Amino acid sequence: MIPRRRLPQTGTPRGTMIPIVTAEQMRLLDDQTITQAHVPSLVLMERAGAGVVTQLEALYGPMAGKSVAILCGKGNNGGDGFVVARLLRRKKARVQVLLLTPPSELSRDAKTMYQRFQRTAGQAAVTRPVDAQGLQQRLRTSDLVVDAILGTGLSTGVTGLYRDAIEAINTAARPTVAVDLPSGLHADSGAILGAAVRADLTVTFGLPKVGLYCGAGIECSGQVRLVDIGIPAPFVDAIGSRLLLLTDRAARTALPARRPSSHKGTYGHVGIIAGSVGKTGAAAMAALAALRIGTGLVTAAVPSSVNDVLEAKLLEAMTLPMPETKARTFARSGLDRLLAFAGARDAVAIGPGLTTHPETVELVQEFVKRVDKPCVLDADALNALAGKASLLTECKRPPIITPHPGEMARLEAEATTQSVNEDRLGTATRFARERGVFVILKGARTVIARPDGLAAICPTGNPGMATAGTGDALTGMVGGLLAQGLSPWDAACTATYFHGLAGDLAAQQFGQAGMITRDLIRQIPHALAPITHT
Ligand SMILES: NC(=O)C1=CN([C@@H]2O[C@H](COP(=O)(O)OP(=O)(O)OC[C@H]3O[C@@H](n4cnc5c(N)ncnc54)[C@H](O)[C@@H]3O)[C@@H](O)[C@H]2O)[C@@H](O)CC1
Ligand SMILES: [K+]
Repeated sequence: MIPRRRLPQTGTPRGTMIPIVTAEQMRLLDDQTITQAHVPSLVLMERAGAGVVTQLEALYGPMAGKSVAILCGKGNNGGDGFVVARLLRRKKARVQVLLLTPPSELSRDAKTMYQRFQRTAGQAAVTRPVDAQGLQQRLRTSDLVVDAILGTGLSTGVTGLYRDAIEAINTAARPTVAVDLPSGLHADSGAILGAAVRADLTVTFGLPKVGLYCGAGIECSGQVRLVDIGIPAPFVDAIGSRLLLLTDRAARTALPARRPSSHKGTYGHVGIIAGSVGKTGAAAMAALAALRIGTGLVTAAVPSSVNDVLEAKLLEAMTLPMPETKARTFARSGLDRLLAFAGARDAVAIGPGLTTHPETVELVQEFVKRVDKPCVLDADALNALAGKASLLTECKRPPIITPHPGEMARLEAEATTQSVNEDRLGTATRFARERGVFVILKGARTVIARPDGLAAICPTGNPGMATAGTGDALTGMVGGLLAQGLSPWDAACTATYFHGLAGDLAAQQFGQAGMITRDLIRQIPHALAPITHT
């Protein structure tokens, strides 16, 4: 369980999210803990190493009899590695330390931990590999590889034996656990400096580092687990990080309570504006997902000739036929009726399956300016604003937009999908600030940004969700939570978290390739159930 951190109250679930920090911020926190809270640095290192062992056992089971190769560099990251080595040996693992530097060059604390390990394990438990071949031989026969080569101290491109070691780890492709950070990954940018370890698990200390969630960090970090090494909360508060990690606790805290005396009206009525001929599924999935996140009433407004199809697809949700074009998409003439429809609902979700028919585009552009309800804009509603992001600043209330990188790029004339993906955090945060909207930038490690520049990263979700319709489900969930009275920030964060968790449960059940959006929607209730998911 990730420890709760005290943060300044902001009237949002921010109090239960975890600040994500840079290497510099983490160093400051470590220093303050050592010098002001009087926790010796060796105690911090011991806690870090013990945390790695706990996480190893949680993921890979008992360590007794397992052959574990631990690669140690010269800094404190290597020091953590020696602690892991000592503690694993105590658990009867067969431990081999591969020391990549002469012992005389170890940092002060790393040297102390090295000596402690050697005293108990003996000289033979430490090998000084000299070339890539020797390294590879060792790694091939290991059950587990622990990467304690470089952590937050990485400053330049990795070369020589360090690089050989990183490449050998990746070639061996054994279950690999990174200590604090995958070696070679820059803690702040997520850039690979020369070469970087591709880990299955990263056990990070104190607070999560930015680089684990952006750039190559998304591919290199694997599962990320956080170990509490006892950094006092007031020091964390003072850092004032503008980037947070969503947590299970924050998401659950934001969900509306179900009161005994409540009725369906208590849980809001969301209007979903979606669908066209050939795309009725988008409307149906958004409606179903809105119901599954607890919304009391859901009505889907759809082009009139597809209304019967939606009636057949949906049982619990209502439908409302709207004027349509010859192409069976929403017609411009339906604007007043759509505005009245929105006015009678608690929140509106618009976009899935609308098409980019010129009349429908015109309708959306007008609707977005005039609607005066909490609103989420997705898919073709965003495509209707392609290159016209300035229209968003004319909205009566700051909307939530849920672009994937392609849609994000289309909103801003000079952006491309590639440029968005290269700087997901920066893109989402800048756009939210400049246009005064809430952004859910979808993709691996979804980013949620708000108009004041605060951003959060979602830890749930998996590549199985790269399948048709998952975006429609997210839109329905966001709309449903808005209708239940959540603020845009809470609705965006909470929907994204449970959408990812439901996707993770669906992947557990059906596998990443085989899962489809309906499986995800069916898992929403299980994701919401108050049990601990790992
Ligand atoms: N007291 C603390 O500050 C704590 C630190 N901890 C660990 O300490 C790590 C940070 O330790 P350090 O600051 O010693 O840094 P690292 O252990 O990450 O490595 C730094 C050393 O590697 C060298 N180096 C940098 N880039 C290199 C490159 N490309 N090739 C070869 N050598 C390179 C540096 O000159 C330095 O000597 C954290 O990531 C964490 O694992 C933990 O033990 C928890 C407590
Ligand atoms: K490492």
